[in-house]
Amino acid sequence: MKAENTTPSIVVVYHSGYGHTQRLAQAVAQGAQAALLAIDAQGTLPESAWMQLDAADLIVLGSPTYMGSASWQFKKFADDSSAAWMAQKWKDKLFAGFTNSGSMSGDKLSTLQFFMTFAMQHSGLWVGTGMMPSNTKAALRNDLNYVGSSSGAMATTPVDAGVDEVLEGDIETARRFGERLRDVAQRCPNASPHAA
Ligand SMILES: Cc1cc2nc3c(=O)[nH]c(=O)nc-3n(C[C@H](O)[C@H](O)[C@H](O)COP(=O)(O)O)c2cc1C
Repeated sequence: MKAENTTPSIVVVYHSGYGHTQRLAQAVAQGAQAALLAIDAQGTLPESAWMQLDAADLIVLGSPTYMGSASWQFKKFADDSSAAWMAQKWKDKLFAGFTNSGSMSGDKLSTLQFFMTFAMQHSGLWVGTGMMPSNTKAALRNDLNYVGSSSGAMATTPVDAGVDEVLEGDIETARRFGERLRDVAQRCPNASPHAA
């Protein structure tokens, strides 16, 4: 059992095919003061990353939305986590997620719902954005949570945008989401008695 007021261990495990989702992963990690664990193009993680996942208090899941769900590389990671599932190693950890796609909807919610099911299979506790949407007539595209998601952070990046053109408002939304996750993890220090 962890003592209260210890620094929470937070990891962001993500895949990004072309670098756009990586920018968001970096923003979440900055806000949460988290370690970044990149799933590679073959859908694999180094052994050290699996150890960091086992030790984490909060696991943030990230993937672009491809064909209405997470990328196959992220799904391979999810399937590979069945060993941790079998032993319920991640039970009662906090979980959260984010995704990015080309269209404003783009079926991003399907990706976040897959992440939530994944977290529930691991007997985790889901944390949403806790952020109001910017949805008035006066709202501008770079306002916070303009995409308007409560389940997890969403970003919309035009398909012809370069990596440097991910929208600042979406990056700031991701960073603030990370800050919220850190705050929640600090207030739930004993959520995961299994963490190292
Ligand atoms: C194979 C593939 C499938 C995609 N499917 C969707 C989709 O279902 N919905 C959508 O809005 N955008 C879709 N896109 C666009 C990507 O989500 C978008 O370009 C995203 O920024 C890519 O992130 P990444 O650079 O991290 O890979 C797809 C792109 C690819 C390459």
